[in-house]
Order: sequence, then C-alpha cells, then structure tokens
Amino acid sequence: MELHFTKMHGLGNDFVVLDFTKQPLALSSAQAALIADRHFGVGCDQILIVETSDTDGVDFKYRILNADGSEVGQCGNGARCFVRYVHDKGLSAKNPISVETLSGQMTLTIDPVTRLVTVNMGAPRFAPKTIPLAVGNKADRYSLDIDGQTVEFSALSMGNPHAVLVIDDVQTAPVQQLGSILESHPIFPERANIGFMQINDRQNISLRVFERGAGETIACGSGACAAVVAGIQMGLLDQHVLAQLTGGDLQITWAGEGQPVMMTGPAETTFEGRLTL
Ligand SMILES: N[C@@H](CCC[C@H](N)C(=O)O)C(=O)O
Repeated sequence: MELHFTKMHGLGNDFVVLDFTKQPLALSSAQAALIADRHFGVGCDQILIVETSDTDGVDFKYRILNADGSEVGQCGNGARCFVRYVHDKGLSAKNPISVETLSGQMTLTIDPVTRLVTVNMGAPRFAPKTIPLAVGNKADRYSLDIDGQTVEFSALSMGNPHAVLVIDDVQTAPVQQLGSILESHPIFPERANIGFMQINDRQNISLRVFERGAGETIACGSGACAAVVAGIQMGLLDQHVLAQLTGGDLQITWAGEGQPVMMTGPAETTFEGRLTL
C-alpha cells in the first residue's frame, strides 16, 4: 500500500500527517510504529490522522498515534499542525475550526497575520479516575518512593495523563532516567507524560517532557499546559505564562479551575512524500 504523507512540526515535536478523509484506512499500531521509526520508517514523535466527523457542529476527527503505535487522546503541538494542514490542503477554510479527538472536542484558531495557532485545550481534570491515577483520594501533590528518593509531583489530565515535577535546573534534570521509570509506573494505569518544570519567574518556565510512547521530545504542547496549570495551582505562577521548551516557546493562559487552557504557538510543514507499507 502506498500512502501520501506530510511531515510537519510544532517547535520540533514532529509529525507524519495522513489524510484519511477521502479514503478511510485502518492503520495497525505495528504499521504506525514502523512509519514513526527514525531508521526504518519516515521518523516522527507522533502520527496525526485527519478524518471526517459525523458529529454535528464538528469539522474533523483528529486521531493521534504515538511513536510506539499507541493511540492517545491529546497532542497540543499536533493540534496546531492539524489546523495548518487542513487549511493548507484546502480541506476547509473555516477559522476557527472544531475537531474531535478520543478525549473530547477542541477549537483551533489561526491568526491570519502571524500564522500562529491558538488551541482551546479544554479544562484540565484533576480527579484521579479521570487522569487516570491509581490513588484513593485527590490531592494537590502526590509522592512516590523511587530508589529510596521521594519524588513529588502534581497529576492532571489535559485529555491525556500528565505528571509535573518542579526541579531546580531543567538542564541537569534526570529526564531520561526518572522520566522512563515514572512514565510506566503502576500509579499511572495508562502510563503518563512526565514534565520537569523549572520556574524562572511568575510568568516564565523552562520545561522538558518525557512523553508517553515517544520518550523525551523537544516540545510537548499538552505537557506545557499541564505544567503551567500545576504551577498556577501551587501558587508559583500567574495566569499568563511563557513556557520555554527545548524546541521553542509556547504562550499558555489559564484562568483557574473549570476554565479552558489556551495554548498559542507555531506549526510548520517540512516536506511531503510517499511511503510504502
Ligand atoms: N506531543 C504531544 C503529546 C502527544 C501524546 C502523548 N505522548 C501521550 O501519550 O499522551 C503534545 O504536544 O501535546
């Protein structure tokens, strides 16, 4: 089978985008993992699939597969690329545009001048069952003993599960080593994305994220939203925050519990190609 694809990225978090609107196809997780493989496939952190939606008032279905082939409910950087793709390919000229994912609906808006995309990421969820997190009661912070060290973190869902650790220095944080242990710790029954956040001041953070199903990426949009929400809840951050990731910056705004998180940043196309499965 031959498939046309578009390679895109949001701050270097990179995607293979596939259009299934005209020809719906079933992609197995093994096929997805092969496409994402950087040696044997195209190479990407996530695969984004564009499909039509049957839901009233919703323009498209947005499906997300991690590099390991697992299907998930949210990808913030991918959402920005998704709307750029739909516009650039002439699939729709609507702005804002509404899309459904496994975890709900999102509204995406392109600024006609700057081309930056703002995503309404929905309201964060904190109830352990909704994350999911295997603890009895909701708490502001949770702790785990990892190799004799106490690790403290916030936990929340942005449509996908996140843990956020506050650390002193993002450069030297044990992202790979601790991130991989926590990502698949039994406290996260569906695994989790693990953010390491350095607070620079009340409006600036530096962040690295060990992503579920992909390892450390150079930017994670939902991770930036989760980190800012956690920082605001801890009383360490204001409502508008610049999140500095290895691949670049995102503007995140959150007005508090029950309110949606707004994320603004770029989305770019790198190249087009054909792949054989
Ligand atoms: N890169 C993403 C998140 C992609 C999904 C994540 N790895 C998960 O498994 O939940 C983003 O920009 O949000």
